[in-house]
Amino acid sequence: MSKRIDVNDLNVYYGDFLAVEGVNINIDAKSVTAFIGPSGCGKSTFLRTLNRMHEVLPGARVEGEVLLDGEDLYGSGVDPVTVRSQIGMVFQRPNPFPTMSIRDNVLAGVKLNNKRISKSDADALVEKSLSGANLWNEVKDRLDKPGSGLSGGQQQRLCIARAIAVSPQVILMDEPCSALDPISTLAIEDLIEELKTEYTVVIVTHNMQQAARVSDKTAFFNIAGTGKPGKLIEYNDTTAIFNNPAQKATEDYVSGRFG
Ligand SMILES: Nc1ncnc2c1ncn2[C@@H]1O[C@H](COP(=O)(O)OP(=O)(O)OP(=O)(O)O)[C@@H](O)[C@H]1O
Repeated sequence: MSKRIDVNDLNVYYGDFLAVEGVNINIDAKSVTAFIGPSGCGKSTFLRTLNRMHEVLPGARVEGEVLLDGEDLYGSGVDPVTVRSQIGMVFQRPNPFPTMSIRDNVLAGVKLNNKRISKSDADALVEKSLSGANLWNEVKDRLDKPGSGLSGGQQQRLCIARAIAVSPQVILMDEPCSALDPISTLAIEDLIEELKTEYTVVIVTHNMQQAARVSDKTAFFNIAGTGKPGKLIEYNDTTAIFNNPAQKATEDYVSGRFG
């Protein structure tokens, strides 16, 4: 099941430094939303607050609300580990567990959540997750080989399989193609298109063609200068952001005049 995200008045701090200020955004279920903007404007920082991943850094904290279908992820008594199982994340560099087999990589998140699972259920889940990540046909004959033996693009799809194996509601992707060649990038983009039929997908990308190709909505973030907080400047349908932006800064950025 896929859920929506509503963010209200979110500020993100690293210690005393206000990195992102005053974000309000409503992200639809079963859609792809792209975050774009120049380096340092806080895209990754903001993305990580959507599943409380920033909390692994000491001193990183938020003010404001992030609601998953109306439930505040920062409410008292909410366990960040549970949040991260509902809202998965795929990183810039593919990070499969290198010595673990392909099969065990897919099951790693499920085991982390202390779920007991029979061999036949595990086999079915491995096939379903790898198929969902468009990787099954390439690896089905070598499931017991280490994940590190795959190509970069295959490793990234393995990470996506690992993320979807825990049945998340949302998948966050932080520049998932930046370490990949163009063919592998297209494979991931095709996969994102398929994933949105079941999940809410949010992707940070520096590649504007990619944002235009894969996303339904685009959020443009910007920063007024070094040491200033990043802000959400404009959020709209992707076609509007690229063809008819309301803000001059958005237009300058998407037309390549800065950033
Ligand atoms: N761990 C950290 N500790 C302190 N400040 C940080 C940390 N991570 C990021 N920042 C700062 O927060 C601001 C936003 O950084 P962030 O990485 O989120 O931007 P970004 O838009 O994702 O950039 P890029 O496109 O280059 O990846 C920057 O000023 C950055 O220096």
